[in-house]
Amino acid sequence: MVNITEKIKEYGHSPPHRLEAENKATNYHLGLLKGKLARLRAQLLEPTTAAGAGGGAGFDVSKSGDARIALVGFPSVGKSTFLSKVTKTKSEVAAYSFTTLTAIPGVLEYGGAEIQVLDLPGIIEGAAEGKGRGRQVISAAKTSDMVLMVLDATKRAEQRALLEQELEAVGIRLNQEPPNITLKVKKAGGMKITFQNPPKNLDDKMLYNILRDYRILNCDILVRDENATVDQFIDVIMRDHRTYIKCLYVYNKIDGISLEHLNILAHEPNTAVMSCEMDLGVSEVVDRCWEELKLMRIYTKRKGIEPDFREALIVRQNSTIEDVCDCVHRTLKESFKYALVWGASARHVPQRVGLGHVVSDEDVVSIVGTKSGLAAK
Ligand SMILES: Nc1nc2c(ncn2[C@@H]2O[C@H](COP(=O)(O)OP(=O)(O)OP(=O)(O)O)[C@@H](O)[C@H]2O)c(=O)[nH]1
Ligand SMILES: [K+]
Ligand SMILES: [Mg+2]
Repeated sequence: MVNITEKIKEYGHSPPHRLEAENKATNYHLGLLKGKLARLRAQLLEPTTAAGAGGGAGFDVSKSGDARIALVGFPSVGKSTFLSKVTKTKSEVAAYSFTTLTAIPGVLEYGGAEIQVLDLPGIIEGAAEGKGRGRQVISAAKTSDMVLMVLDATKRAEQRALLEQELEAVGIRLNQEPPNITLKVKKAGGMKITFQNPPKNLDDKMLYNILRDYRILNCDILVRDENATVDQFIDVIMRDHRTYIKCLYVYNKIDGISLEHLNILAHEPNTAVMSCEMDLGVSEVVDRCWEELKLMRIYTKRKGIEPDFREALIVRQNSTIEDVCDCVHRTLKESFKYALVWGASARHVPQRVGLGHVVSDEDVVSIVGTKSGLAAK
């Protein structure tokens, strides 16, 4: 499997001396091939057809808190050491591989939020195809809001790309936005392909043939992004099997490397460095997690009373007053009249807003309802 993938990647980078027409033909065939490959791979990963590889089910840990972070990495990179450091949970640490055999949840308290951190067994090459507990680990990663990819600073550089490949292979897209392409499948009417701007990497014929291969014959497609690639197009077709997750890469064990090497690692994109053993950089990693999760603290206030800044409601980025209401109580918005907002999202203070108003971190919100005396708790 990996070999085919590598071959395909090779084909993708045509040598510069190729004629443009020849290049175009290669890319065209490559597009079709990629489409087929993605389809076959998804079939292979179906739990029902997987050959006894532990199915696709994750570990049985229920989600709790305001967000979930999954610790993913090769064995013995220090995942359990990290969990034991940043939460009150003690997960077994040892020098041998596969010390951790199941998912161990811990709670990280930060900025008034409770973040569930999931320590997971180490994965190995071939995890995507079911080696070790790979499938279960990857399923757990898919359910999280963020992956903390723990890497060993003393080990070879390929580890990062190898892990990425394992996650890519099962449809996880790290630090990517869903493609700006709309696909609407219909019952009849044929295929209508619209490019909002002249595409640089796609053409009608290519999309038509890929869709035909998926037996999608009636659909509307709108490609908004001129730079959209065939891989992104396939991701849109396979959207039920794709998960877009944030990832922070963390190199642990920096106590064992030179300053030159440390400098190189620290400058990789979306990367932090630490030594759990020497307690170096650990709190910075936690800060970075908080930033990446983009959670917001909202303080509620009753009429005539100062807000309690020790008790925050935790909501996700781009949350509205409606989300804040839901966070207080499920039925609060039924009696909602308006809200008063103090803080960064308010144009003037306090601003009177409706349910659709988007809040900012550390806003103070007072909810006014139809029933007399109703205000946010
Ligand atoms: N030198 C050094 N060793 C560390 C550091 N952090 C962890 N270790 C050691 O690395 C070994 C593996 O740590 P674990 O926390 O068990 O690693 P893991 O990733 O949970 O391993 P598995 O559960 O087996 O996948 C232990 O011997 C730790 O003491 C560090 O910052 N520096
Ligand atoms: K270990
Ligand atoms: Mg462990």
